[in-house]
Amino acid sequence: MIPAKLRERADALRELLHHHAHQYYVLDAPELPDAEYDKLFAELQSLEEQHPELATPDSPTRRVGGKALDAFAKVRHKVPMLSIRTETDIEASGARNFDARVRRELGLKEDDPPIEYVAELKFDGLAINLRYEDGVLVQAATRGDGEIGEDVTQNIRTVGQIPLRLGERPHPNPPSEGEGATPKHSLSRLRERAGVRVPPILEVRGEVYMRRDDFERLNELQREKIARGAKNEKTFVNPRNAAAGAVRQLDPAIARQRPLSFYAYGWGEIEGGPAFETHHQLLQALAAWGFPVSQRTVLARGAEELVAYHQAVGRERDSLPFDIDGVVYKVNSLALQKQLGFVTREPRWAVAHKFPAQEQLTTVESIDVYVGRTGKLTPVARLVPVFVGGVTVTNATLHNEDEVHRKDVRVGDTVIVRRAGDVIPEVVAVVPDRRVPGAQEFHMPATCPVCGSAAVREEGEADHRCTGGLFCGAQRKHAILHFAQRRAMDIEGLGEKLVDQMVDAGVIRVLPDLYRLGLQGLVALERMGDKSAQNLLAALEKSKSTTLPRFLYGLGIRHVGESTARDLARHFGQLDRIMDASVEQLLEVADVGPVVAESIHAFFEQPHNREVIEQLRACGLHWEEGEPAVQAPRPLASKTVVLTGTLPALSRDEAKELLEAAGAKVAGSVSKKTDYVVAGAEAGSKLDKARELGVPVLDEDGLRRLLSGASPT
Ligand SMILES: NC(=O)c1ccc[n+]([C@@H]2O[C@H](COP(=O)([O-])OP(=O)(O)OC[C@H]3O[C@@H](n4cnc5c(N)ncnc54)[C@H](O)[C@@H]3O)[C@@H](O)[C@H]2O)c1
Ligand SMILES: [Zn+2]
Repeated sequence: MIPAKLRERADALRELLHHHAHQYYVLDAPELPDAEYDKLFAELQSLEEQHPELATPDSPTRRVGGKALDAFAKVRHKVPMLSIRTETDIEASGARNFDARVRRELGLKEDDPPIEYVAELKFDGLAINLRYEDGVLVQAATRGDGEIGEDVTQNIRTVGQIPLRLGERPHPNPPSEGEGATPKHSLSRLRERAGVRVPPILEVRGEVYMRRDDFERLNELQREKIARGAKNEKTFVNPRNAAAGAVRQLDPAIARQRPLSFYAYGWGEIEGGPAFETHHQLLQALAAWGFPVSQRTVLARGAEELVAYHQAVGRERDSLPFDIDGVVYKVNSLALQKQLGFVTREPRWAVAHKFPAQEQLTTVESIDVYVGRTGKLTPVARLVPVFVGGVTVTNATLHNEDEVHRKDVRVGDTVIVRRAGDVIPEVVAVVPDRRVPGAQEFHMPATCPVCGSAAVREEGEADHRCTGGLFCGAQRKHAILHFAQRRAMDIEGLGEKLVDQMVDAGVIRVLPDLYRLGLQGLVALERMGDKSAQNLLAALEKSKSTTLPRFLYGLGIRHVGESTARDLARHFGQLDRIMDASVEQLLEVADVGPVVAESIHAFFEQPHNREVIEQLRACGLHWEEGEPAVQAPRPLASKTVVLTGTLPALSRDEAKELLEAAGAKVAGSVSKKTDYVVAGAEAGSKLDKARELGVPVLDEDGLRRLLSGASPT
C-alpha cells in the first residue's frame, strides 16, 4: 500500500506541473523559473520511479511539451519530435554517467574502444521542424506534444537565416562572425564529395532562438512603447520566451519585426538523397545545403572528452551571443542510435547536460534608487543573495518606475531573477501567489537620493533624472568632463583618466575645486609630474576667460546644446537674466520649446547649482555680457498657416521662412485650427477644404500685408 500522503503529493505535483507546462508551452507565459519547474519534475519522476503504481498515463513525466494551440492548423509529425533526458548533475559526473549508461546498454566491455559522440550546444529557444520538398520550404511546425505540432510556416518564412529554397545558393545572410557561421571546411569538403544533392523530401530540425542583443533591443523598444502609453504591449521575460512568442504569433507582420535566428541540429523524415552513417555527416550536409550549424558542434570520443567539452563551453557561456542552458551529447553512429532506441519521451542515445540555471527565485529585501553618471535614476532591487547564471547575485535592475509598476515589484516579494551573459541581472517577474500581506507599492522619490536636488521625469520619458547636475556626487565626473571639453571651457589636458583620479582621490568634489587646486594639490596626485601640473594650471587659468555661450553649454543642462546655449546668450545677454527667467520668458527664445524651457528652469531652480555658479564666478571665470536682444516683432505668433499652389514671386520655402520668422506655424493640411490658407496658382484640394471650412484664403499680396502686421484683407 502506498501511503496516502505520497499519493496526494504525486497528485499535487502532477497538477502543478500540468499548470506550469501549459503556461510555458502553450501560453508562452511561464510563472516559475525553469530550475524551479525542473525540481518539481524531478520530485515527481523519482516518486513515480520508486512507486510505479503511482504513475498515471497522462503524467507530465510521460509527455513531451505542450499542446498545439487551436488557433493554428495542426501538423502531424512524420517522425515524432522528442524531448531529451536531462542529466541534472551539473558536475563532470553528468557526462560520465551518460557514457557508462550507453556502454552498458550496448553491452560494451571496459577494454572496448571509446564511443564517438557529437557534442552540441543546447540552444535555449524553440524546436522547429522544417519540411522541404524538392528543396523548397513547404511547411514549418512547432513540436507541440511531440506527435502533433502547430503550422507556423508563415512566421518561420520571416526568419532570415532559414533558407526558403535549398541548393541554389548559400543561405542569404550567414551570421557574421564566430558563432553561427557555417563551418567553411565542412562546406568545401562537402561540395567536393559526390552525392550531396538535396533529398527530394527533407525535414530539418533545429532551434529558433533570439540573440541576447536582439532581445535587449526588443525589450528596450517595448519599454519605450509602453512609456509612450501603448496598450497591449509587454516586455519579454527572456529570449526563449520572446522567440516562442514570436514564432507562435498569429500575425506574421508582428513576427517579422521580431529578430529571430536559427541553428540546425537534427532531422525528421528524409527520403532519397545520399546515405549517411553518422550524425556528424548529416550536420555537415545540412551546413552545405545552407543551414546555419553551430561551429561549436564537435566530435568527442569517450566520457573525458565530453567532460572537457562541458567545461570549455561552460567557460564560454557568458560570452556567447545567445542563451544556452547546457550542452547535448549524441551518439554519433546512426546504427548505434538505432540499436539504443527510445524510452517513452526521449532517445537513449542523447542526453542534455545542463549548466547552472540563468533564472532563479529569490526575495526582494528593499528597492533602492541608483543615480547614474548622467543623473538618471534607476530603481534597483536588493535581493537575498542567490546563485544564478553561475554567480551570486545580490541586486537586480528594475529599469524605471513604469517597469516597477508594470511588473508590480514590491519589497518582500518573491521574484524571478535572470542573469545571462554579461547583461546586468534583472528582475523578470513576481510570483504573485507568494506576496506577503501588506506589501507596499513602490514610488520613485521626488528628490535625488545622492544630492537631494529635485528628481524630475520629463513628458514622454521613462526615466527620472536628478536636476542637480553641477552638484550631484553621482554626476561629478560626468559634469567635470563635460565642462572641460573643447567645445565648452576647453581645458586642455583634463581628460577622463585625470578626472577619475581627482574625483576618486577626493581632491575635487565640485567644479570650482578645479580652480582652487593649485600646483601643490596637483603635484600631490599620483603619476602627476611637475610639467603636466604646470600645463594644466595654465590651461585652467586660460579657461577663466570665456564666452557666455561656452559657459552655459559647459554647465551641462539637459537639452542645452551648443546652439541653444548661443540662442539663450543672444536672447538674454546676461547670465543672471537666464538664471531668473520664468518658463514663459524662456519660451520666447527661438527654438526653445516647453521641454527645454522646463529643463533650464528646473536646473537654475536648484540652490546648489546656483551656488556652484557663484563660486565659479568668484574663482574668476568671466565673459562679456550684453544687453538682451531686441525681439523682432512676431505678429503671427500662435497662428497656423497653410501654403498651397504656386505664388507669383515667392517660392514655397521663402514664404514659409517669412511666416515662421513672424512666429507663425506652417502646417501641411487644412483643418478647423488653420487661421489662413495662402493659395497660389493651381491650388488643389487644400483650397477646396479651406472654402469648405470657411478658413480665410489669401493671395501673395494678402500674405505680405499679413506679414507686415496689417489686416490681410
Ligand atoms: N518555467 C516553467 O514553468 C517550465 C514549464 C515547462 C517546461 N520548462 C522547461 O522546459 C525544459 C524542458 O523541456 P523540453 O522538453 O522542452 O526540452 P528538453 O530539455 O527536453 O530538450 C529538448 C529540446 O532541446 C532543444 N535543443 C536545443 N539544442 C538542441 C540540440 N543541440 N539538439 C537537440 N535538441 C536541442 C530542442 O528544442 C528540443 O526540443 C526545461 O528546461 C524546463 O525547465 C519550464
Ligand atoms: Zn543628484
